[in-house]
Amino acid sequence: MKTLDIANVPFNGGNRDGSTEQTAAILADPAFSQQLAQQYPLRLGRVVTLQSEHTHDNQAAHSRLFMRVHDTMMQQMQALPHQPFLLIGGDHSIAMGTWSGVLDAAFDPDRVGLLWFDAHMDAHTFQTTPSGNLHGMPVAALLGADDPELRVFYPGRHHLNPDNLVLAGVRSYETEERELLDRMGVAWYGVDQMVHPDAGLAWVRSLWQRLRTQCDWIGISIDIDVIDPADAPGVSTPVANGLPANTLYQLLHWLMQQPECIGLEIAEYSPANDAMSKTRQVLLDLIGHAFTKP
Ligand SMILES: NC(=[NH2+])NCCC[C@H](N)C(=O)O
Repeated sequence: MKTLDIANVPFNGGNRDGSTEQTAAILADPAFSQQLAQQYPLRLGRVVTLQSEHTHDNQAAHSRLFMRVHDTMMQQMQALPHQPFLLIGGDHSIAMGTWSGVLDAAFDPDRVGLLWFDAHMDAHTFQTTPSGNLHGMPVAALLGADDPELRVFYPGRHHLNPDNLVLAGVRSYETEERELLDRMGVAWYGVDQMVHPDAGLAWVRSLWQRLRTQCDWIGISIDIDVIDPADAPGVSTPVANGLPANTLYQLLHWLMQQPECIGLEIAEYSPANDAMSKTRQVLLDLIGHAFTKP
């Protein structure tokens, strides 16, 4: 039985409609860790909760929280670079803190990679966002998009090398986001490539093969809305025709065993939108598949 420590950032300030802040209560519920231990050879260890004093529209407080996430991740990577971490959101804007912390801890930030599972591109700036929601912007922030307003939220010194970023499961985006990614040369895939009957693990294997030649560290970020809403309804911005949950479990299990894989971020679980605790079980199964060996 393995013990797993978790960092939890129950932040909902990047999205006015979500309920991601409720994740803290779920992780603190003894029933959650009991179920995990019953279903997997895994028990919850320490849960470190990083919280903002404001949940809505407080720029200074949001920036301070992202800085704390950044510092926590930087320390984690410096202290335990060989032990894959688990960070649970929160809406996806927290990724600005998570991955900037990893970048700033790296010997060569230019050789840090990120595999981003998401229904959306999350590549807006304040000039292009249709909603004003920060959870639609972390990819642009990580890439260092030219937007002074967004830069205020970004706690890192380094940015992601666009060649080392891959988006997967994308099926909802605005033109400006696509233009930004295409201009920077970021690779992105829809669901079809990933679930093609011949693909299986072949798709992810060849992707990893390419990334590992140019990266020393590769992280995984999962927005739960990459999964089909039939399997995981508990998200704030569901999009039809997503990845079957089982496919993601299989991919994740393989990915987390790769020596370059440094950790996993899971974002956008919104308990208030869940149905029959389906998405709570998905969260549990994602953790189980990621951190246990067959
Ligand atoms: N992390 C997410 N769920 N992002 C959804 C973003 C939706 C939309 N593109 C927006 O910017 O408002």
